Amino acid sequence: MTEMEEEIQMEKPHIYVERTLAIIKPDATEKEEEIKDIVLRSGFTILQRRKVHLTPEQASEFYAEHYGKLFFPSLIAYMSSGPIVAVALSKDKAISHWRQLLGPTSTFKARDTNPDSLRAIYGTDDQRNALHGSDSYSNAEREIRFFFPDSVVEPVPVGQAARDYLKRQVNPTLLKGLTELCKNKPQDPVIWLADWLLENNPNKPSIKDPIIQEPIA
Ligand SMILES: Nc1ncnc2c1ncn2[C@@H]1O[C@H](COP(=O)(O)OP(=O)(O)OP(=O)(O)O)[C@@H](O)[C@H]1O
Repeated sequence: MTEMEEEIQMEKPHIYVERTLAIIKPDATEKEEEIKDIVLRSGFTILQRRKVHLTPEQASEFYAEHYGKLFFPSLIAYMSSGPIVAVALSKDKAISHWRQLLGPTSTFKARDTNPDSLRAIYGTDDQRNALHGSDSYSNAEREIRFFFPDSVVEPVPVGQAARDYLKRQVNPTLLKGLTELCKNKPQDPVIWLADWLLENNPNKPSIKDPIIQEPIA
């Protein structure tokens, strides 16, 4: 085997499929089939689809980050004005690819600068821009759960591994310590807890043959 062949053999497969949430907003739901064709032709897989009519409260919860902005009330009125279609999409780099396909937030700007983008084609104005796309990994996760609460969104492995580790190695002892802390209510709870943990550390090395002190003659 040549050196190069060896290198190719050793390379680990890197398959990472990202998920994102797309929404067909009330002004574009009648174009769902057309939009779906473009989505599939662009290499996305449709994992889940759901048609819902949000109440103003649900729309407010979904767009909570915009609470307080001037356009918030009209955004909520728009998003709860009729049924929407929520779709969980997957693809390599799905989040950025979908946002790219959407184009700028404003339909007018999209028509000027990205005339082939979905918002340029299906949007109506600055606000009624036909489609939504998650803007980050954490928002994608939150938004997919919002519409598909039963779906399992794979957690970041590090996060899960960390949670498993804490559950196994730390939580049982910490819980006991916190219970004792509440019973005792010491003046400096942090120092008290630190001392308690040191004293009750289950991994504390045990002394096999304790030294017996000879009484001083
Ligand atoms: N200046 C504005 N005037 C009116 N509506 C706006 C304005 N800015 C944003 N919106 C509305 O609020 C939505 C959320 O705004 P955001 O800034 O998150 O844009 P976006 O991330 O491109 O859109 P989305 O979150 O819907 O994918 C927009 O899609 C649009 O409908």
